Amino acid sequence: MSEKITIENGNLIVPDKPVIPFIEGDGTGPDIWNASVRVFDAAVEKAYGSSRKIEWMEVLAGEKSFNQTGDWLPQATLDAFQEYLVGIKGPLTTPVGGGIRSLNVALRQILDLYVCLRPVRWFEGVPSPVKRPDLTDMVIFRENAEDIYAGIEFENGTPECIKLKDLLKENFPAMFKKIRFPETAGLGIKPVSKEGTHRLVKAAIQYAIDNERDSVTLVHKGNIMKFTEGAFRDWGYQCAKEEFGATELDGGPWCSFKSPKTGKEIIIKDVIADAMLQQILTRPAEYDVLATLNLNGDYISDALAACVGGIGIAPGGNINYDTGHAIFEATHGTAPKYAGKDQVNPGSVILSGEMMFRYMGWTEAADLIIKGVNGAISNKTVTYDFERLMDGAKLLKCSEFGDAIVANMD
Ligand SMILES: NC(=O)C1=CN([C@@H]2O[C@H](COP(=O)(O)OP(=O)(O)OC[C@H]3O[C@@H](n4cnc5c(N)ncnc54)[C@H](OP(=O)(O)O)[C@@H]3O)[C@@H](O)[C@H]2O)C=CC1
Ligand SMILES: O=C(O)CCC(=O)C(=O)O
Ligand SMILES: [Mg+2]
Repeated sequence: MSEKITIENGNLIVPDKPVIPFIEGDGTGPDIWNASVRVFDAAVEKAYGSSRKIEWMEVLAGEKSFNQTGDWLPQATLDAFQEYLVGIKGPLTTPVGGGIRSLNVALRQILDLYVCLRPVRWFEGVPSPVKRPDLTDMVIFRENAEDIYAGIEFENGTPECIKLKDLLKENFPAMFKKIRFPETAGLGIKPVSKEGTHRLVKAAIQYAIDNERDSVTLVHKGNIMKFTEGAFRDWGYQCAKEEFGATELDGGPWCSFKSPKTGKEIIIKDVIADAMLQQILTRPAEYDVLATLNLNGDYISDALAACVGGIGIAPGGNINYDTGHAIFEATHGTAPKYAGKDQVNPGSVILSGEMMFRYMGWTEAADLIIKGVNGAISNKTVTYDFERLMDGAKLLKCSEFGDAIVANMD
Protein backbone atom coordinates (compact mmCIF):
# COMPACT_ATOMS: atom_id res chain seq x y z
CA MET A 1 0.00 0.00 0.00
CA SER A 2 1.38 3.41 -0.91
CA GLU A 3 1.90 5.86 1.92
CA LYS A 4 3.16 9.34 2.78
CA ILE A 5 6.62 10.31 3.94
CA THR A 6 6.28 11.99 7.32
CA ILE A 7 8.61 13.61 9.85
CA GLU A 8 8.89 12.85 13.57
CA ASN A 9 11.29 14.61 15.95
CA GLY A 10 13.26 15.88 12.97
CA ASN A 11 13.62 12.41 11.40
CA LEU A 12 11.98 11.42 8.12
CA ILE A 13 9.80 8.34 8.30
CA VAL A 14 9.85 6.78 4.85
CA PRO A 15 7.42 3.96 4.06
CA ASP A 16 8.40 1.20 1.61
CA LYS A 17 6.02 2.49 -1.07
CA PRO A 18 6.09 6.29 -0.68
CA VAL A 19 4.07 8.59 -2.93
CA ILE A 20 6.42 11.09 -4.54
CA PRO A 21 4.94 14.03 -6.45
CA PHE A 22 6.82 15.10 -9.55
CA ILE A 23 6.63 17.96 -12.06
CA GLU A 24 7.72 16.95 -15.55
CA GLY A 25 8.94 20.44 -16.47
CA ASP A 26 8.90 22.66 -19.56
CA GLY A 27 11.17 22.55 -22.62
CA THR A 28 13.50 19.59 -22.31
CA GLY A 29 11.71 18.56 -19.09
CA PRO A 30 9.65 15.70 -20.61
CA ASP A 31 12.69 14.15 -22.41
CA ILE A 32 14.72 14.31 -19.21
CA TRP A 33 11.95 13.03 -16.96
CA ASN A 34 11.29 9.99 -19.20
CA ALA A 35 14.96 9.01 -19.04
CA SER A 36 15.26 9.75 -15.32
CA VAL A 37 12.24 7.90 -14.01
CA ARG A 38 13.46 4.69 -15.62
CA VAL A 39 16.78 5.10 -13.82
CA PHE A 40 15.05 5.77 -10.47
CA ASP A 41 12.75 2.75 -10.76
CA ALA A 42 15.62 0.49 -11.85
CA ALA A 43 17.83 1.62 -8.96
CA VAL A 44 15.07 0.94 -6.41
CA GLU A 45 14.27 -2.43 -7.94
CA LYS A 46 17.90 -3.52 -8.09
CA ALA A 47 18.52 -2.35 -4.53
CA TYR A 48 15.40 -3.66 -2.81
CA GLY A 49 13.63 -6.10 -5.19
CA SER A 50 9.87 -5.80 -4.84
CA SER A 51 9.99 -4.75 -1.19
CA ARG A 52 10.27 -1.06 -2.05
CA LYS A 53 8.82 1.01 -4.88
CA ILE A 54 8.14 4.68 -5.57
CA GLU A 55 4.52 5.57 -6.34
CA TRP A 56 5.06 8.48 -8.71
CA MET A 57 2.31 11.11 -8.67
CA GLU A 58 2.39 13.69 -11.44
CA VAL A 59 1.48 17.22 -10.38
CA LEU A 60 1.11 20.09 -12.79
CA ALA A 61 3.06 23.33 -13.12
CA GLY A 62 4.29 25.54 -15.94
CA GLU A 63 3.20 25.37 -19.57
CA LYS A 64 1.60 21.90 -19.35
CA SER A 65 -0.43 23.07 -16.38
CA PHE A 66 -1.45 26.34 -18.03
CA ASN A 67 -2.57 24.51 -21.18
CA GLN A 68 -4.61 22.00 -19.19
CA THR A 69 -6.01 24.11 -16.35
CA GLY A 70 -5.39 27.79 -17.15
CA ASP A 71 -3.29 27.97 -13.99
CA TRP A 72 0.54 28.08 -13.99
CA LEU A 73 0.89 26.70 -10.47
CA PRO A 74 -2.35 25.13 -9.23
CA GLN A 75 -3.15 24.94 -5.54
CA ALA A 76 -3.42 21.14 -5.90
CA THR A 77 0.29 21.03 -6.77
CA LEU A 78 1.25 23.06 -3.72
CA ASP A 79 -1.00 20.90 -1.56
CA ALA A 80 0.66 17.73 -2.85
CA PHE A 81 4.17 18.96 -2.02
CA GLN A 82 2.90 20.08 1.39
CA GLU A 83 1.29 16.74 2.09
CA TYR A 84 3.82 14.27 0.69
CA LEU A 85 6.89 16.20 1.97
CA VAL A 86 9.44 15.07 -0.63
CA GLY A 87 9.18 15.66 -4.38
CA ILE A 88 11.18 16.21 -7.55
CA LYS A 89 10.74 18.52 -10.51
CA GLY A 90 11.98 19.34 -13.99
CA PRO A 91 12.85 22.92 -14.98
CA LEU A 92 10.13 25.52 -15.54
CA THR A 93 10.37 28.45 -17.93
CA THR A 94 10.47 32.04 -16.66
CA PRO A 95 10.12 34.81 -19.27
CA VAL A 96 12.64 37.65 -19.19
CA GLY A 97 11.30 41.13 -18.42
CA GLY A 98 7.51 40.91 -18.26
CA GLY A 99 5.21 37.93 -17.92
CA ILE A 100 4.84 35.54 -14.99
CA ARG A 101 7.30 35.52 -12.14
CA SER A 102 9.38 32.40 -11.61
CA LEU A 103 7.34 29.34 -10.64
CA ASN A 104 10.57 27.73 -9.42
CA VAL A 105 11.14 30.58 -6.99
CA ALA A 106 7.44 30.57 -6.02
CA LEU A 107 7.63 26.88 -5.01
CA ARG A 108 10.72 27.57 -2.88
CA GLN A 109 9.08 30.57 -1.22
CA ILE A 110 5.63 29.09 -0.62
CA LEU A 111 7.05 25.90 0.93
CA ASP A 112 9.82 27.90 2.65
CA LEU A 113 12.52 25.62 1.21
CA TYR A 114 15.24 27.84 2.57
CA VAL A 115 18.29 25.86 1.47
CA CYS A 116 19.18 25.35 -2.17
CA LEU A 117 21.74 22.57 -1.84
CA ARG A 118 23.98 22.12 -4.87
CA PRO A 119 26.93 19.73 -4.58
CA VAL A 120 29.57 20.15 -7.29
CA ARG A 121 32.11 17.44 -7.86
CA TRP A 122 33.89 15.92 -10.81
CA PHE A 123 33.10 12.46 -12.21
CA GLU A 124 36.23 10.81 -13.56
CA GLY A 125 36.39 11.03 -17.33
CA VAL A 126 34.04 14.01 -17.74
CA PRO A 127 35.54 16.60 -20.11
CA SER A 128 36.21 19.93 -18.42
CA PRO A 129 37.54 23.37 -19.45
CA VAL A 130 39.91 23.43 -16.45
CA LYS A 131 43.21 21.55 -16.04
CA ARG A 132 42.43 19.90 -12.70
CA PRO A 133 38.67 19.38 -12.39
CA ASP A 134 39.39 16.73 -9.74
CA LEU A 135 40.33 19.55 -7.34
CA THR A 136 36.76 20.88 -7.34
CA ASP A 137 34.62 19.29 -4.64
CA MET A 138 32.33 21.94 -3.20
CA VAL A 139 28.84 21.96 -1.76
CA ILE A 140 26.83 25.13 -2.18
CA PHE A 141 24.29 26.10 0.47
CA ARG A 142 22.44 28.89 -1.29
CA GLU A 143 19.88 30.91 0.68
CA ASN A 144 16.65 30.28 -1.18
CA ALA A 145 13.95 32.59 0.17
CA GLU A 146 15.38 36.13 0.45
CA ASP A 147 17.60 38.63 -1.36
CA ILE A 148 16.89 40.67 -4.49
CA TYR A 149 16.01 37.25 -6.01
CA ALA A 150 12.68 37.28 -4.12
CA GLY A 151 11.40 39.54 -6.89
CA ILE A 152 10.16 42.50 -4.83
CA GLU A 153 10.30 44.99 -7.68
CA PHE A 154 8.54 48.14 -8.76
CA GLU A 155 8.22 48.81 -12.48
CA ASN A 156 9.06 52.34 -13.53
CA GLY A 157 6.00 54.47 -14.21
CA THR A 158 3.54 52.38 -12.18
CA PRO A 159 1.61 54.04 -9.33
CA GLU A 160 3.43 51.74 -6.86
CA CYS A 161 6.85 52.81 -8.11
CA ILE A 162 5.88 56.50 -8.03
CA LYS A 163 4.59 56.07 -4.46
CA LEU A 164 7.81 54.40 -3.33
CA LYS A 165 9.92 57.15 -4.92
CA ASP A 166 7.77 59.81 -3.23
CA LEU A 167 8.19 58.02 0.09
CA LEU A 168 11.98 57.92 -0.37
CA LYS A 169 12.11 61.54 -1.49
CA GLU A 170 10.17 62.68 1.55
CA ASN A 171 11.70 60.49 4.23
CA PHE A 172 15.18 59.70 2.96
CA PRO A 173 16.21 62.63 0.72
CA ALA A 174 19.93 61.78 0.80
CA MET A 175 19.17 58.22 -0.25
CA PHE A 176 16.79 59.39 -2.99
CA LYS A 177 19.53 61.62 -4.45
CA LYS A 178 21.59 58.50 -5.06
CA ILE A 179 19.11 57.31 -7.69
CA ARG A 180 20.95 58.49 -10.78
CA PHE A 181 17.94 58.77 -13.13
CA PRO A 182 14.90 58.93 -10.85
CA GLU A 183 12.40 59.67 -13.64
CA THR A 184 12.96 56.31 -15.31
CA ALA A 185 14.35 54.05 -12.60
CA GLY A 186 12.61 50.82 -11.68
CA LEU A 187 13.27 49.81 -8.08
CA GLY A 188 14.00 46.48 -6.38
CA ILE A 189 14.18 45.58 -2.70
CA LYS A 190 16.82 43.28 -1.25
CA PRO A 191 15.71 41.79 2.08
CA VAL A 192 18.34 39.83 4.01
CA SER A 193 17.42 38.88 7.57
CA LYS A 194 19.24 37.59 10.61
CA GLU A 195 16.84 34.61 10.89
CA GLY A 196 17.18 33.77 7.20
CA THR A 197 20.97 33.92 7.38
CA HIS A 198 21.18 32.01 10.64
CA ARG A 199 19.14 28.99 9.51
CA LEU A 200 21.05 28.78 6.21
CA VAL A 201 24.49 29.03 7.80
CA LYS A 202 23.53 26.64 10.59
CA ALA A 203 22.46 24.04 8.00
CA ALA A 204 25.73 24.54 6.08
CA ILE A 205 27.87 24.09 9.20
CA GLN A 206 25.86 21.05 10.31
CA TYR A 207 26.39 19.55 6.86
CA ALA A 208 30.16 20.15 7.22
CA ILE A 209 30.10 18.27 10.55
CA ASP A 210 27.95 15.38 9.30
CA ASN A 211 29.94 14.95 6.10
CA GLU A 212 33.38 15.52 7.61
CA ARG A 213 34.23 18.57 5.53
CA ASP A 214 37.07 20.97 6.43
CA SER A 215 35.61 24.44 6.02
CA VAL A 216 32.55 26.59 5.44
CA THR A 217 33.07 29.77 3.41
CA LEU A 218 30.58 32.64 3.69
CA VAL A 219 30.37 34.26 0.24
CA HIS A 220 29.10 37.85 0.08
CA LYS A 221 29.52 41.29 -1.46
CA GLY A 222 29.53 42.92 1.97
CA ASN A 223 32.04 45.64 1.12
CA ILE A 224 29.44 47.29 -1.14
CA MET A 225 26.07 46.14 0.24
CA LYS A 226 26.95 46.52 3.88
CA PHE A 227 23.62 45.98 5.60
CA THR A 228 22.46 43.04 3.49
CA GLU A 229 25.50 41.12 2.22
CA GLY A 230 27.80 42.47 4.95
CA ALA A 231 25.22 41.54 7.56
CA PHE A 232 25.05 38.04 6.04
CA ARG A 233 28.77 37.68 6.74
CA ASP A 234 28.52 39.01 10.30
CA TRP A 235 25.43 36.96 11.18
CA GLY A 236 27.11 33.91 9.64
CA TYR A 237 30.14 34.22 11.94
CA GLN A 238 27.79 34.90 14.86
CA CYS A 239 25.89 31.70 14.08
CA ALA A 240 29.15 29.69 14.05
CA LYS A 241 30.05 31.07 17.49
CA GLU A 242 26.62 30.78 19.10
CA GLU A 243 25.53 27.43 17.70
CA PHE A 244 28.86 25.59 17.38
CA GLY A 245 31.16 27.33 19.89
CA ALA A 246 33.54 28.62 17.21
CA THR A 247 36.36 30.92 18.39
CA GLU A 248 38.24 33.53 16.38
CA LEU A 249 41.52 32.73 14.66
CA ASP A 250 44.29 35.37 14.87
CA GLY A 251 41.91 38.12 15.94
CA GLY A 252 39.14 37.10 13.50
CA PRO A 253 36.93 37.32 11.62
CA TRP A 254 37.82 33.75 10.55
CA CYS A 255 36.96 31.30 13.28
CA SER A 256 37.02 27.57 13.94
CA PHE A 257 35.69 24.83 16.18
CA LYS A 258 36.36 21.14 16.70
CA SER A 259 33.88 18.86 14.96
CA PRO A 260 31.85 17.01 17.59
CA LYS A 261 31.90 14.04 15.23
CA THR A 262 35.60 13.69 14.43
CA GLY A 263 37.41 16.16 16.72
CA LYS A 264 38.93 17.73 13.58
CA GLU A 265 38.97 21.50 13.19
CA ILE A 266 36.33 23.05 10.92
CA ILE A 267 37.21 26.56 9.71
CA ILE A 268 34.61 29.24 9.04
CA LYS A 269 35.92 31.88 6.66
CA ASP A 270 34.57 34.41 4.19
CA VAL A 271 35.30 35.62 0.68
CA ILE A 272 33.93 38.52 -1.34
CA ALA A 273 31.77 37.17 -4.16
CA ASP A 274 33.70 38.51 -7.18
CA ALA A 275 36.96 37.16 -5.77
CA MET A 276 35.21 33.85 -5.16
CA LEU A 277 34.36 33.55 -8.84
CA GLN A 278 38.06 33.71 -9.68
CA GLN A 279 39.12 31.53 -6.73
CA ILE A 280 36.95 28.65 -7.96
CA LEU A 281 39.20 28.63 -11.04
CA THR A 282 42.55 29.39 -9.39
CA ARG A 283 42.33 27.68 -5.97
CA PRO A 284 39.44 25.21 -5.97
CA ALA A 285 41.13 22.86 -3.48
CA GLU A 286 40.87 25.51 -0.75
CA TYR A 287 37.07 25.58 -0.76
CA ASP A 288 34.67 23.04 0.58
CA VAL A 289 31.17 24.00 1.81
CA LEU A 290 30.00 27.43 0.59
CA ALA A 291 27.20 29.42 2.24
CA THR A 292 25.87 32.07 -0.12
CA LEU A 293 23.08 34.55 -0.58
CA ASN A 294 20.45 33.71 -3.16
CA LEU A 295 21.71 35.57 -6.27
CA ASN A 296 25.40 34.92 -5.61
CA GLY A 297 24.61 31.23 -5.18
CA ASP A 298 22.75 31.19 -8.48
CA TYR A 299 25.79 32.60 -10.34
CA ILE A 300 28.32 30.46 -8.50
CA SER A 301 26.42 27.22 -9.06
CA ASP A 302 26.41 27.56 -12.85
CA ALA A 303 30.07 28.68 -12.89
CA LEU A 304 31.18 25.80 -10.66
CA ALA A 305 29.13 23.32 -12.69
CA ALA A 306 31.05 24.44 -15.79
CA CYS A 307 34.36 23.65 -14.06
CA VAL A 308 33.42 20.00 -13.61
CA GLY A 309 31.95 19.42 -17.06
CA GLY A 310 28.88 21.55 -17.34
CA ILE A 311 25.34 21.98 -16.35
CA GLY A 312 24.33 18.56 -17.72
CA ILE A 313 25.36 16.84 -14.48
CA ALA A 314 24.61 19.55 -11.91
CA PRO A 315 22.02 18.34 -9.37
CA GLY A 316 20.29 20.13 -6.53
CA GLY A 317 17.67 20.09 -3.84
CA ASN A 318 15.52 22.76 -2.22
CA ILE A 319 15.12 21.80 1.43
CA ASN A 320 13.55 22.97 4.67
CA TYR A 321 15.48 21.01 7.31
CA ASP A 322 12.94 21.91 10.00
CA THR A 323 9.72 20.71 8.34
CA GLY A 324 11.40 18.06 6.15
CA HIS A 325 9.87 19.49 2.95
CA ALA A 326 12.13 19.09 -0.05
CA ILE A 327 11.90 19.41 -3.82
CA PHE A 328 14.87 18.14 -5.79
CA GLU A 329 15.72 19.71 -9.16
CA ALA A 330 18.55 20.26 -11.60
CA THR A 331 20.65 23.44 -11.59
CA HIS A 332 19.98 23.99 -15.31
CA GLY A 333 16.88 25.37 -16.98
CA THR A 334 14.57 24.26 -19.78
CA ALA A 335 17.20 24.55 -22.59
CA PRO A 336 14.35 25.32 -25.05
CA LYS A 337 16.34 24.88 -28.27
CA TYR A 338 16.72 21.17 -27.45
CA ALA A 339 13.08 20.58 -26.41
CA GLY A 340 11.57 17.33 -27.74
CA LYS A 341 14.81 16.23 -29.43
CA ASP A 342 15.72 13.48 -26.94
CA GLN A 343 19.21 14.99 -26.97
CA VAL A 344 20.16 16.69 -23.71
CA ASN A 345 21.94 15.17 -20.75
CA PRO A 346 19.45 13.87 -18.16
CA GLY A 347 22.30 13.57 -15.64
CA SER A 348 21.35 16.59 -13.53
CA VAL A 349 17.84 15.33 -12.80
CA ILE A 350 19.12 11.76 -12.35
CA LEU A 351 21.69 12.97 -9.81
CA SER A 352 19.00 15.13 -8.17
CA GLY A 353 17.09 11.87 -7.70
CA GLU A 354 20.23 10.35 -6.23
CA MET A 355 20.27 13.22 -3.71
CA MET A 356 16.58 12.59 -3.02
CA PHE A 357 17.17 8.90 -2.30
CA ARG A 358 20.03 9.76 0.06
CA TYR A 359 17.78 12.34 1.78
CA MET A 360 15.17 9.58 2.22
CA GLY A 361 17.78 7.20 3.62
CA TRP A 362 17.59 4.93 0.54
CA THR A 363 21.38 4.92 0.23
CA GLU A 364 21.63 1.62 -1.64
CA ALA A 365 19.51 3.01 -4.50
CA ALA A 366 21.53 6.25 -4.43
CA ASP A 367 24.81 4.31 -4.58
CA LEU A 368 23.57 2.33 -7.60
CA ILE A 369 22.83 5.58 -9.46
CA ILE A 370 26.36 6.82 -8.81
CA LYS A 371 27.75 3.46 -9.95
CA GLY A 372 25.65 3.64 -13.13
CA VAL A 373 26.69 7.23 -13.94
CA ASN A 374 30.37 6.42 -13.33
CA GLY A 375 30.10 3.34 -15.56
CA ALA A 376 28.36 5.10 -18.43
CA ILE A 377 30.90 7.94 -18.39
CA SER A 378 33.97 5.72 -18.10
CA ASN A 379 32.69 3.64 -21.07
CA LYS A 380 32.48 6.94 -22.98
CA THR A 381 28.81 6.40 -23.79
CA VAL A 382 27.51 9.93 -23.30
CA THR A 383 25.15 12.67 -24.52
CA TYR A 384 26.14 15.46 -26.94
CA ASP A 385 27.48 17.84 -24.29
CA PHE A 386 30.21 15.41 -23.23
CA GLU A 387 30.64 13.70 -26.60
CA ARG A 388 31.62 16.97 -28.33
CA LEU A 389 34.57 17.31 -25.94
CA MET A 390 35.62 13.65 -25.48
CA ASP A 391 37.92 11.75 -27.83
CA GLY A 392 36.47 8.45 -29.04
CA ALA A 393 33.14 8.80 -27.25
CA LYS A 394 29.90 7.25 -28.48
CA LEU A 395 27.06 9.75 -28.85
CA LEU A 396 23.88 8.71 -27.04
CA LYS A 397 20.43 10.25 -26.95
CA CYS A 398 18.99 11.45 -23.67
CA SER A 399 16.91 8.26 -23.28
CA GLU A 400 19.87 6.05 -24.27
CA PHE A 401 22.09 7.68 -21.65
CA GLY A 402 19.45 6.79 -19.03
CA ASP A 403 19.52 3.19 -20.30
CA ALA A 404 23.34 3.17 -20.18
CA ILE A 405 23.23 4.26 -16.53
CA VAL A 406 20.84 1.38 -15.75
CA ALA A 407 23.04 -1.09 -17.64
CA ASN A 408 26.06 0.00 -15.61
CA MET A 409 24.36 -0.54 -12.23
CA ASP A 410 25.10 -4.31 -12.36
N1 LIG B 1 15.12 25.69 -11.66
C1 LIG B 1 14.64 25.90 -12.88
O1 LIG B 1 13.60 25.38 -13.24
C2 LIG B 1 15.41 26.79 -13.79
C3 LIG B 1 14.75 27.36 -14.85
N2 LIG B 1 15.42 28.16 -15.74
C4 LIG B 1 14.67 28.70 -16.85
O2 LIG B 1 15.03 27.97 -18.03
C5 LIG B 1 14.85 28.80 -19.19
C6 LIG B 1 16.09 28.69 -20.10
O3 LIG B 1 17.19 29.27 -19.42
P1 LIG B 1 18.65 29.38 -20.03
O4 LIG B 1 19.25 30.59 -19.50
O5 LIG B 1 18.63 29.13 -21.47
O6 LIG B 1 19.49 28.21 -19.29
P2 LIG B 1 19.48 26.65 -19.48
O7 LIG B 1 20.16 26.09 -18.29
O8 LIG B 1 18.12 26.13 -19.75
O9 LIG B 1 20.35 26.38 -20.79
C7 LIG B 1 21.57 27.03 -21.06
C8 LIG B 1 22.52 26.08 -21.78
O10 LIG B 1 22.97 25.12 -20.83
C9 LIG B 1 23.18 23.88 -21.47
N3 LIG B 1 22.23 22.89 -20.90
C10 LIG B 1 21.10 23.11 -20.19
N4 LIG B 1 20.52 21.97 -19.83
C11 LIG B 1 21.33 20.98 -20.28
C12 LIG B 1 21.27 19.57 -20.23
N5 LIG B 1 20.28 18.93 -19.61
N6 LIG B 1 22.26 18.86 -20.85
C13 LIG B 1 23.28 19.50 -21.47
N7 LIG B 1 23.38 20.82 -21.55
C14 LIG B 1 22.41 21.56 -20.98
C15 LIG B 1 22.92 24.10 -22.96
O11 LIG B 1 24.17 24.52 -23.48
P3 LIG B 1 24.67 24.35 -25.02
O12 LIG B 1 23.85 25.30 -25.79
O13 LIG B 1 26.11 24.71 -24.93
O14 LIG B 1 24.45 22.93 -25.42
C16 LIG B 1 21.92 25.25 -22.91
O15 LIG B 1 21.84 25.96 -24.11
C17 LIG B 1 14.60 30.21 -18.65
O16 LIG B 1 13.22 30.45 -18.77
C18 LIG B 1 15.02 30.15 -17.20
O17 LIG B 1 14.32 31.06 -16.42
C19 LIG B 1 16.78 28.37 -15.61
C20 LIG B 1 17.48 27.81 -14.57
C21 LIG B 1 16.83 27.02 -13.56
O1 LIG C 1 13.44 30.29 -11.86
C1 LIG C 1 14.10 30.44 -12.87
O2 LIG C 1 13.60 30.52 -13.99
C2 LIG C 1 15.61 30.48 -12.78
C3 LIG C 1 16.11 29.94 -11.50
C4 LIG C 1 17.57 29.66 -11.51
O3 LIG C 1 18.32 30.02 -12.38
C5 LIG C 1 18.11 28.91 -10.39
O4 LIG C 1 17.45 28.76 -9.37
O5 LIG C 1 19.27 28.46 -10.51
MG1 LIG D 1 20.37 29.40 -12.03
